[in-house]
Amino acid sequence: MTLSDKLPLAAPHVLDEQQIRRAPKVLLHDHLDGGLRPATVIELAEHIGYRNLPTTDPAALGRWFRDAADSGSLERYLETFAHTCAVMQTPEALFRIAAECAEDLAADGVVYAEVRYAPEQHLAGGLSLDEVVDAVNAGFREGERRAAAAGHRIRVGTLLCAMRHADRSSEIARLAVAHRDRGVAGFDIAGGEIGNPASNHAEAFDYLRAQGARVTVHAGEAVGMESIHEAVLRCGAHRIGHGVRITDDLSTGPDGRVTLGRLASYVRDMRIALEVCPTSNLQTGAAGSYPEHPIDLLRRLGFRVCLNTDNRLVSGTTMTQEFQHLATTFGYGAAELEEFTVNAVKAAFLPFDERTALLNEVVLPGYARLRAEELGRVPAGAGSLV
Ligand SMILES: O=c1[nH]cnc2c1ncn2[C@H]1C[C@H](O)[C@@H](CO)O1
Ligand SMILES: [Zn+2]
Repeated sequence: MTLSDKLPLAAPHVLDEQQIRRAPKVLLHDHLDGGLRPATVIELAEHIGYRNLPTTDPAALGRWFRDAADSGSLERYLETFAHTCAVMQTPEALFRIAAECAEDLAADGVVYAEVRYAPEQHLAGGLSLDEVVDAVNAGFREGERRAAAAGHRIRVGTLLCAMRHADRSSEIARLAVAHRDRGVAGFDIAGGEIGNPASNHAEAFDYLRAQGARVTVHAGEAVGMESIHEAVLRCGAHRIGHGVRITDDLSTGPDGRVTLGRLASYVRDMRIALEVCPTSNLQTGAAGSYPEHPIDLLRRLGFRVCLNTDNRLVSGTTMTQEFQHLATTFGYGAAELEEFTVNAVKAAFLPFDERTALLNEVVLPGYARLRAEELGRVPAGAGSLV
């Protein structure tokens, strides 16, 4: 027994913002075109003569995105992306935005991220789909280098999105497979869920399955169980973007016991990760408030839940802030932040040996230290958590 084991344990204290920021976090659901720096949007708009921005003051623009997206409707939320996509049409702009994304995530303590975007939305300046992917990947490599020079370790992979309302999913699926060992970790389908079933893109999903590609699907955000059912059982999704409407398949008995229906059981049994994005869900109406958000229920029921930002600019958030909201609402501490992070590592579209190394070399040591800090055994900030 060591001396410290004999000391009475201090009551755990609430983690402060710095401690949460320093903890190694893993982010699987973040849109490149939803996370630009407001000042970058303004500079790039100026450069190309795009005159439709609602304001050219960076702080006001950041507020504008968050407020405009705070509509209770996914469709209205998605309208705000017209401004970001407008300034993402050249290799230079894509490179810069990806590099800044990696720097910003690293400064927020993210050690591994999968950042997604829809290549088909970046062709208006004459780029090919391959050129879009190459520019974004080069930007991420540069961002990783800059982050390392600033003392932050981060690795970023990408997910290529097809859009539900469009008809290029088979092309995007082929693009994702063609680039899979060169910076692309997998495929996603995004966009308005109502009236645009993922099964319209069956050919793309069949191809991805035949190629053994990794797939996530935005589902269970604006539409309920049928959308999740289709994503998992028709499209072969390994993860679900949002997925919070899986609660439609839960029932609570008079004694308070929660019973899982067949779909919810399948999702939990097969360890299909739910990429939960609480603030975005409040904006699009997928959840009413932080206390009413199902993330805590799903976590306690044993679903593989991870915590995400969705769109840092549009939702006015960061990984640190997402966790702070949950800490305030549900009393979460280091144990829950670690749980979400371990779940994210397990669900990451990385080879098994790389997931194991990320877990053992970065994540677990970081949280061992954070838990010690929480118990008051180690002064906050002593040594680096990342
Ligand atoms: O939460 C979302 N649900 C569905 N689609 C979304 C969400 N957030 C962003 N998108 C869309 C808008 C972007 O232009 C696109 C690709 O990143 O993905
Ligand atoms: Zn999303």
